[in-house]
Amino acid sequence: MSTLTSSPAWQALATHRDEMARIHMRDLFAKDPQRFAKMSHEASGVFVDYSKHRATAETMTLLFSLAKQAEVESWRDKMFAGAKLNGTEGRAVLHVALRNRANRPILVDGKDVMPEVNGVLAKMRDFTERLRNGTWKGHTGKTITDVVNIGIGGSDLGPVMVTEALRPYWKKDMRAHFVSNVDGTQMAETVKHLDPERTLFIVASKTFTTQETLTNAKSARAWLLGKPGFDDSAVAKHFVALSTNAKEVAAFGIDTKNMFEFWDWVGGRYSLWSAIGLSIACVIGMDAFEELLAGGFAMDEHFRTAKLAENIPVILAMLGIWYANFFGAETQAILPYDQYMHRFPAYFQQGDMESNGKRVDRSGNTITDYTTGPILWGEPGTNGQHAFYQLIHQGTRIIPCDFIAPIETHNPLGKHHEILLANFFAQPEALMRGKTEEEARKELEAQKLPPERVNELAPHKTFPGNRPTTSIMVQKITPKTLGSLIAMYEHKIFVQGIVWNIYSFDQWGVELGKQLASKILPELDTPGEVTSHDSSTNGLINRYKKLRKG
Ligand SMILES: O=P(O)(O)OC[C@H]1O[C@H](O)[C@H](O)[C@@H](O)[C@@H]1O
Repeated sequence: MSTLTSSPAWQALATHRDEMARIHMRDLFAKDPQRFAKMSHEASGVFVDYSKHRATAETMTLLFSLAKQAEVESWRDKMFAGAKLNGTEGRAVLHVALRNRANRPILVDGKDVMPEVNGVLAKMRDFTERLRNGTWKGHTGKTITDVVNIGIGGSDLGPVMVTEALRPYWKKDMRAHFVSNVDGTQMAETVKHLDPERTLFIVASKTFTTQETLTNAKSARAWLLGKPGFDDSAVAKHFVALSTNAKEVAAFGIDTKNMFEFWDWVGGRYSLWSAIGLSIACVIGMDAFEELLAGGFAMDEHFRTAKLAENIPVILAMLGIWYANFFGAETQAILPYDQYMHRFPAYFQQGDMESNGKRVDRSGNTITDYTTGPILWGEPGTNGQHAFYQLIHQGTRIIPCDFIAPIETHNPLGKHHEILLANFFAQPEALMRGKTEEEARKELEAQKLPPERVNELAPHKTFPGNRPTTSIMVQKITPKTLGSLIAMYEHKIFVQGIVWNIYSFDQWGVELGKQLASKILPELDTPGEVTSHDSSTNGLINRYKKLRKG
């Protein structure tokens, strides 16, 4: 048994779980009319209702004891103080410094990082203002109307998600595009409709060594220079870089004065707040970008100062642990009831799964008796209802779901928003209440069906209910509320990683595939059959070599 699972707090939860497994949420609601009031909190514009969970006050107390036992508060304080919590890479974890709007000094190796953070923000402001007011011109003197962010993983998903979520804030005549996949289709389809004279490429890569990004950046440069009258001198007007690696940026041929810096203490999947957010700032402007930072900062302040029992990221984290580790839940769904938020679940797939998809603890032991990071997934709400909600309602698995909705829409259109919100309210209610066999039977009888048909159909029309959901509401999806929502989930991931005793800020699991791909690439060009792999890999490569054209 691991130290974690044999610990008093864990054991207490395991015992309590048996009791809770017999309790239905319907009864918890029936017993306590104050349940909603007691089990909901608001922080920095984010309202969270966690009353539709298989949890009582005792459950929460036990979960908070586990958080205390894991010393979540002191780890949190260490993160904010710039300690090197990323043990395997020997780095601090300081995305909070990027949105530290109070400018409190944060020291890494004895040096305050805030002057540099503010310096890059000022440089981003200067650049985006010139781009947006037309002072920054392309090689032929035309203004820029389209920015193409070339990056992958953390250098893509955050900017994609935020620019999509904040589309109502885009400047007219300024558009953002994203190319991440090394599949040439994405680049080809993106540039097809663009005018090189009015296009700016933003090459975003923390390391500036990522194969996909460099391949795409080279193709973008070739596309640009393919325009008559364009030569190497055009690159300076049409390419900028976002990176921690000035040497590689220069080696690529981008002048480092066109480079926006960030630092090794910013994890890729936590980097949208840094220079990696430049494409966001290009379309929404630097004021709105700073509002996003302010939203993140407000949630940071809540997370940093609220006591555990009122701390929203902590509550969400501990409820996640409750289901993952005590009820065998394998996945967690995020279901935004807002079309602009359609990439939010995809963004947190990297955020959560790359952070907490670990099987070795901080002491190097293989974890064998508890699960870590959940499989995270989701789609915008009502689309999901007509696709996969069946399994959430009646499948054999337990899938905790986060429902997210704005009170106000950016696009008031007839009754659309009310219909959307009626669904947002109904689904968690249905998942909580369910429908008993008796209720199903009554409905069938009311339809005057013959008794054998009623007997046959009733089990299929029964909903067990008791399925956990969190309902999250904001006034409107604005830069500020979006910033708060993102930071809320970031801190949830942090808390879970601490309790699971894993390193949440490295990602060694992505390396092996990369290594093997770089070994295979030259083999594709060598004549003759490949024999150096297992029979399956050899067979697939050889089939490709035999059947490819040209
Ligand atoms: O920003 P880059 O250095 O190009 O890295 C891009 C991405 O690739 C890596 O493989 C990691 O899995 C990600 O965490 C990272 O965000």
